[in-house]
Amino acid sequence: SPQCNLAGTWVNDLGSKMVIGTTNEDGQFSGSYLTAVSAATDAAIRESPLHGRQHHTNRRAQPTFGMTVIWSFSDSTTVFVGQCFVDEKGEETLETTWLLREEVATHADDWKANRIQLLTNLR
Ligand SMILES: O=C(CCCC[C@@H]1SC[C@@H]2NC(=O)N[C@@H]21)NCCc1cc([N+](=O)[O-])ccc1O
Repeated sequence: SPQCNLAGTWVNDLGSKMVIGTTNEDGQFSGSYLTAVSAATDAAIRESPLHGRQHHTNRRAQPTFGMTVIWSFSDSTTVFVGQCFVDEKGEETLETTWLLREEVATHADDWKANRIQLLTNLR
């Protein structure tokens, strides 16, 4: 069965673009994320670094993974957890759930620090 490899370029329905390099023998990968959208009203959107880890495709055909994006233009961080799917034509799709936390001024403001989005398709 064709292995589902995270390396390459991915786009999602928001128009964001993610570029991932080769995965090493531990399943670690890195790349960059150019989001098409942001809730940080004042900042100009810039490419942001990402680092993640997947189950290795030499053991799993459709591996799960996790990855972190440290936004370069906003005091916030997004973590994605997802799985890579391959259809009968070899088309690959990443289904992910993400959680975004923005830095807030005080602990009392912690209630508004999280944003969560269930399932978005990154391809
Ligand atoms: O926007 C970001 C970073 C980009 C997140 C893009 C997401 S990641 C999942 C989804 N998929 C995708 O492609 N793009 C989106 N941080 C805003 C934090 C923030 C919010 C407020 N506020 O809400 O008031 C104020 C000041 C702030 O710094």
